[in-house]
Amino acid sequence: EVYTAMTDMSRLLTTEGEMIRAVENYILLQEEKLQKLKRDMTEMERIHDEAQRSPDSFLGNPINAYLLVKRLTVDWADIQNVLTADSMGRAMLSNLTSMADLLRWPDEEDLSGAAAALMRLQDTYNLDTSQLARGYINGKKQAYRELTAGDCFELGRQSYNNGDHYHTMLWMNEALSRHEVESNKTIDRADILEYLAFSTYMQGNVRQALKLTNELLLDRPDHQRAYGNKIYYEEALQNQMVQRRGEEGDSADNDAIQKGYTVAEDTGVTESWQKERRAYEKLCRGEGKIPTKVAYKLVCFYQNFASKFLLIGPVRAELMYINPTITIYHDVLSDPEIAVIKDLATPRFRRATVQNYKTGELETASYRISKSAWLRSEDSHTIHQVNSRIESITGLNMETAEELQVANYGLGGHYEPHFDFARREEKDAFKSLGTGNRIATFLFYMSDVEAGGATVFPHLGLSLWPKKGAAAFWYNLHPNGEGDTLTRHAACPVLVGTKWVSNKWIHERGQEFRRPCDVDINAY
Ligand SMILES: O=C(O)CCC(=O)C(=O)O
Ligand SMILES: [Fe+2]
Repeated sequence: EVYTAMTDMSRLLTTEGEMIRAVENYILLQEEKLQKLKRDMTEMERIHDEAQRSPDSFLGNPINAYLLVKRLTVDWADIQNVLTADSMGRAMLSNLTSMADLLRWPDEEDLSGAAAALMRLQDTYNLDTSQLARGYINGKKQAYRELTAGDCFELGRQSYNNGDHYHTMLWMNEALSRHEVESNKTIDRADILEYLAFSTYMQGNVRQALKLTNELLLDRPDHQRAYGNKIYYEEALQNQMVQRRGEEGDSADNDAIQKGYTVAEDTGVTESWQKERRAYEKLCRGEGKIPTKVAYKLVCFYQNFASKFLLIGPVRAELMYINPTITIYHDVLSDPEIAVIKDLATPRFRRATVQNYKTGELETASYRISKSAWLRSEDSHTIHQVNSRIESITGLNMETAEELQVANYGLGGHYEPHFDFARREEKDAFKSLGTGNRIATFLFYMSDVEAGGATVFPHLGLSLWPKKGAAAFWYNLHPNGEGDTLTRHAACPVLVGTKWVSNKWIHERGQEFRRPCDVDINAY
């Protein structure tokens, strides 16, 4: 009957008008959404193409590497949110998911690991936060772009989740100053302030935490959690005041409390650990110095093995330390040999699990091959040749040596100070091998490293800088079989580039006539 009355027909026009407006509005919103998606993809593609042009040098930069992980976690999660809104987007997502065994997606843990690696680099190499945020490392422009306030916030948030309030403060402060000058805001100021206030409180500065929270509340008066925190901080401050009045304690503590700081708690880190840590980091930065009485004796010489073993010609040897004797042999691996070794190792790549000797926790930052994939000499002519070469150079018996082990260090990859030999309390470590302890280490450098990545000996003040094709050699044991504690060493985090090494651990058994044992520790 609607067709009969003219008035009813005109109502239909109204309906149609509303419908058109609604759909047009929908189109507009969809267009906006798609345009934003398109802008993001264009930007991602630009970066992606640049990375593809030379992946190694691009990813060798720690900021670029971190941002890639962030794009595939945080940014991708945002994009997924947009996509799940309609069925076409959902279909596309499930297509991607079905390729799960072809594609590797980083997870929250990877992101947190990448952030932690960046923090480790920052600490070890004394990198300034705002320089780093601008893409500079050691005064050189390194990253493809600067970090946004949002990127800095994310780094701060990751540090916060790792319980690291010191770095949270550094990066939230950086986020704050970047936010101020940003025309397209990448993060809310209130979010930055909330994290900054709380980590400031955790670092002991209650007064400043309260000040920051008040600032937050000016921005967002309805922020419930911030309001709760404000009351909490005020009470904490009140308690400190009361405590101060009723206390005759030492003046340093009182001074700290007056300034609104709580007294830092004992972190349980031993003094000797800290001392080694400081020495290690200094050496990583190349600020170490070996004793002059050692330095003046160091020489470069050619060791001629040809007469003895008829296998190789003279090798350029560089004495790096005396007592313990540490030698660098130059050009002992050719580029093609290195390529073969890397290739043999690559398909069997594993996530690193290196034990932190202090906390007993497993570190995941460096990447090395699993034990089962050690390179066996019977499988490859190159590996066989490498073994003979080590034998010629060291004069040691390779029959009881372990198979060559390959390691590759990525973003911030490192190896904490350790001994290569098994200590007396862990003397069963190599028991199953039946070949005794690790008498010596032959360490090949299979890449140059653009920055960082030194092998350092904290108790000697010695840093060895990786040089492709060179190898370091030292005895881990004294002639009487005792471990030489001065050989304690570490691999510094890779700052820029990647680092490839391979290790040959030589064992005691079979060396009786090559390196006779001796009861006198100083026989060699
Ligand atoms: O990578 C390095 O520089 C040293 C590695 C090391 O010490 C080891 O693997 O035992
Ligand atoms: Fe080692």
